Amino acid sequence: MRIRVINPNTTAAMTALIEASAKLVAAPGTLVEGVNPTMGPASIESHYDEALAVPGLLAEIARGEAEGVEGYIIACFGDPGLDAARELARGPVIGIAEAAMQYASHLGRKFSVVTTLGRTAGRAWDLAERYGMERFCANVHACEIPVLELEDPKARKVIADACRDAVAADGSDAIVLGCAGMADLCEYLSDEVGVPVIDGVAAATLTVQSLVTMKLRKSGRGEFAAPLPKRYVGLLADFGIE
Ligand SMILES: O=C(O)C[C@H]1NC(=O)NC1=O
Repeated sequence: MRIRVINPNTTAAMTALIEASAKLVAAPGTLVEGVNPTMGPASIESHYDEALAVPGLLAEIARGEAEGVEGYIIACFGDPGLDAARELARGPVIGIAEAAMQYASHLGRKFSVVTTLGRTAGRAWDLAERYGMERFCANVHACEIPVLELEDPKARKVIADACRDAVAADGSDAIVLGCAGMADLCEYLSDEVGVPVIDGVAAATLTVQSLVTMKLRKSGRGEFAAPLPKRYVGLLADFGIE
C-alpha cells in the first residue's frame, strides 16, 4: 500500500524526521512518503499559521489523489485542514492529535499533553473535546520551546522535565507529544519519564495502515463527500474543482 505523511509546515528537515518516525512502524508492504507543501509557514504555532498552512496541505492531498495514494496522515498536532482533507481524499485521513489521544486513552485512566507554546494549548483542548477525549485528558502543558527550536540538543532535557512535571502534577498514566517535531524524541522520553509516551506520527501511521488493510475508505456521502464543483480565482485558481 502507499500512504503519505504530510507535514503541513514548509520545513523539510522536520518532514524528514516525521517520515522516519512513520517508517519505523510501517509494515514491510507499506510505502510511506513524507511530503510538505511548497507554500505556507515554516512552522505552525497559531491559528494564523494554521489557516495559511491549509491550502498547501490540500494541494498535497490533491497531488496524492492524482498519484494513487491510499491514505494520509496530517503530521501537525493541530490536525489542520482535517475535515477539508477528508472531503478531498478517497482514502482515510488521520490527524496526529486524533490518533495520539486515542492510543493514550487505551493505556490508563488519563494522559497529559506536552506541547510547544502555551498559546497552542487551547487548540489541543478543542481537539480533545472534538474527539471525545476530554475525560481522558488531564491537562495540556507547554514546554515553551518554539517548533523550529526543537532540534536544539538542549530541547530534549527541557521536554523531559516538562513530561515528568506533567505526570507528577496530573497523576497521568501517559504522555501525548503535542508536536510532530518531537517524534524523534519519543523513545528517549519514554525511557526518561517512566510512563508510555505516544508519538502521534507513529500512531496515525498505524491507524491509516490498519484502515487501508481493512479496505476501509472515508465515506463518500454526506459531510465528507467530494467538494462541489466550482471556480476559484486568484492564488487559489489552481484549486478549482472540476
Ligand atoms: O502546534 C504545535 O506547536 C505543533 C505543530 N506545529 C508544527 O509546525 N508542527 C506541529 O506538530
